[in-house]
Formats: sequence, C-alpha cells, structure tokens
Amino acid sequence: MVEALLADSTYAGHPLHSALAALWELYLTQAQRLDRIARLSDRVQFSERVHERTRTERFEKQLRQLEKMTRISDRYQDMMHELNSALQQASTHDALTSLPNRRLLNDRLKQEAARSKRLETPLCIGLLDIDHFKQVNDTFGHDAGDEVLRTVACATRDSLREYDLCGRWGGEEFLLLLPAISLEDAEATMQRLTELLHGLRFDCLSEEYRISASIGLTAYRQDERPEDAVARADAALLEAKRGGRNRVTVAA
Ligand SMILES: Nc1nc2c(ncn2[C@@H]2O[C@H](COP(=O)(O)OP(=O)(O)OP(=O)(O)O)[C@@H](O)[C@H]2O)c(=O)[nH]1
Repeated sequence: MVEALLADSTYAGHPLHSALAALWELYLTQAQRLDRIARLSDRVQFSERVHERTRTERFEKQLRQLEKMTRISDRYQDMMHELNSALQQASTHDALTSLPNRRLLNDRLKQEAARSKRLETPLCIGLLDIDHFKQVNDTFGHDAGDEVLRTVACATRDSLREYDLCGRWGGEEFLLLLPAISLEDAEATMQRLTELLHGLRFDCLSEEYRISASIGLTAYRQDERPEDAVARADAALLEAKRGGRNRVTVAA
C-alpha cells in the first residue's frame, strides 16, 4: 500500500512524500536486516541441534560401551571366582576320588588332635589299604583300578558319620579320622567297613572277583604328635597285611 502511494503521481508533490519515501526505505533496510538475523539465528539453532544430537549420540555410545565393559568385567570376575574355587578344590582334594587329599588330611589331623587334647575326647585314626590292588590293575587294567578306587572312596565316606573324615592318603591308601569314639567302637565300625568293601560288586571286574581291604587302627594319645599316631596305625596296617589281609588290626 505504501509503495502504491509513493508510486502514485497524484502525491508526488505532497510535502510528506519524501519523508514517507525515506521512512519506507528505512523500513525496507531494517526488514532485510531482521530477515538476515532471523536466518542467522535459524542456522545457529540448527547447528546447535546437530551438535546436541551428536553429543547425545556420543554419550549414549559411551554408555553402551561402559555397560559392555561392566558385563565383561562381571563375567571376568565370575570366571576368576570359579577358577579360585577350582584351584582351592584342586589344592585340597584328590582329583580321582574327590576326597580330601593328604595336605588337607594333615591339616585336619592336627586340628582334630588339638581338639581331642583340649576337650579330652577320644580320636581314632585308621589307615585303610586295598589288598592286592596291583593285581586289579594288572588283571583288569588301570581304568578298572581307578573305578575301584572311586567306588571304595565313595563307599567308605558314605559309611562314616558326618563328622568323621576320610581322605586319600596316597595310591590305594585312605586315612580315616574318627573323633569322639572309643577304640572299641571304632574297631567295630572298621570291621563293618571291611565287610562292606568285600561285598562290593564291580562291572569293570569279573563276576566272581571280590576286592578286600586291610585297616590299621589306633587311638591318638594326647601327649604325642599326631604323626606318631599315624605311624602306629601304619604299623598296625602292616600287621593286618601280614596276618592275611581283609581284616582290622588295632594298635592300642
Ligand atoms: N589304577 C590306579 N592304580 C593306582 C593308583 N595309585 C596307585 N596305584 C597302584 O596301586 C598299586 C599298589 O600296589 P602295591 O603297593 O604293590 O600294593 P598291593 O598290590 O595293593 O598289595 P598289598 O598292599 O600288599 O595288598 C600299584 O600297582 C600302583 O600303580 C591310581 O590312582 N590308579
């Protein structure tokens, strides 16, 4: 409308014509500036939004990486935990029979001897050895021998009380720690165990083959070292072997 007024020759001589033309010119310049500023502002805002998006994406990516690392670290810790347990088990237990090994047995022997001394309660110690085990290996093979060892270990452990301990002392020899039992009762328990072992049947041996075990038994004396009692049980075991095997010999 202003442009139409300024273009109209009727108002060309009007005293306000030049003022209106100057004002219009000023308005157009300002409008152009405003337009440039608005475009600039749009560009800045757009670039801000792009930056914001890349920042968010970067942050989310880092978060995902962190979560992944946490998961890996958790898995790694679980593996370390399992490895530690396996190492602990391997250092204290026999791989073939899963029974306590000689190292753990020695620790428990000392603990039980100390407890027996402190509480003045009896502690019986037995050494069990499978008879003619070499013959089992030689006749039926080493795998059959292993199977016999596993079965004897399992049967012996299951025949004992909860607080007794049976471990693999070495080869075909097992150490038994029997706390809080008289020598007389322990002898009866060992007698039942030799009968149980003699009655075992094995698929890996021939139908008629029967294994047997000899046991040397003694009571820990509270004024001696635990290993002295084990040596006495060992001597009693030798006597049981010499006496014909498949028997219990007590060293009082
Ligand atoms: N299969 C198998 N055999 C073993 C293992 N450890 C020891 N032996 C065997 O056990 C046998 C022990 O034989 P000996 O010490 O001569 O005793 P034995 O034949 O039982 O005879 P006595 O003890 O006198 O009745 C050896 O042949 C060893 O190789 C094992 O982990 N697995």
